[in-house]
Amino acid sequence: MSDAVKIHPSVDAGIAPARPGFAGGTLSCHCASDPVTVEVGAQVAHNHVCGCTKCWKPDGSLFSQVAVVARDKVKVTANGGKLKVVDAGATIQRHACEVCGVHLYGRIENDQHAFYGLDFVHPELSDQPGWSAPEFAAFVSSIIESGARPEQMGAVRARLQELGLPPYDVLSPPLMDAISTHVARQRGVLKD
Ligand SMILES: N[C@@H](CCC(=O)N[C@@H](CSCO)C(=O)NCC(=O)O)C(=O)O
Ligand SMILES: [Zn+2]
Ligand SMILES: [Zn+2]
Repeated sequence: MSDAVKIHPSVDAGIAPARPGFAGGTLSCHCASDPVTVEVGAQVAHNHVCGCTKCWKPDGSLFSQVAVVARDKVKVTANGGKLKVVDAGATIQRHACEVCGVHLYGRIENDQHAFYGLDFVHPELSDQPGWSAPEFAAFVSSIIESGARPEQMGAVRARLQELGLPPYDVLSPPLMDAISTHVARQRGVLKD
């Protein structure tokens, strides 16, 4: 077996490409009975692996894999009674199955936020192939907050580079620019 640093099961053995025309699928939690299911009615965008402590990670994984989709394309289709918001005070309200702990979707309720209108979802919860591929790694330094050793970080960043996932300690430059553009418009600094 390769001794490469394990990042996330959906990237460790090579990243599957998106399928042209792919228009969504069904996410299911990990419960063996009465799983919560969520229908995502569109392709996702900005797929990335995230090292933060707040995003749901599969057991033993250093990173989560998370992407965004318009909130009106996200519908709970079964067993929604098992969903609970993990932290109602967080910017992203993550709706998790209270039995297995999997996060089905994360929603931004603050309509002033740059990403309002987008939900965060984990494409790995679907068995349909064709989702947009992960493009970068976010909140890489944050894995230390979940127990990764600081001296491991060089190897982690090198592996991410090797996989074609440029590592950032917050979000990618285009997403950071989008956030600051939104703030500058709200403040009247940018007028167009
Ligand atoms: N070091 C912290 C970072 C947590 C954090 O800010 N996470 C980001 C990214 S989540 C998806 O990319 C975020 O936007 N959080 C808003 C929220 O969670 O509500 C840690 O690791 O906990
Ligand atoms: Zn569950
Ligand atoms: Zn995260």
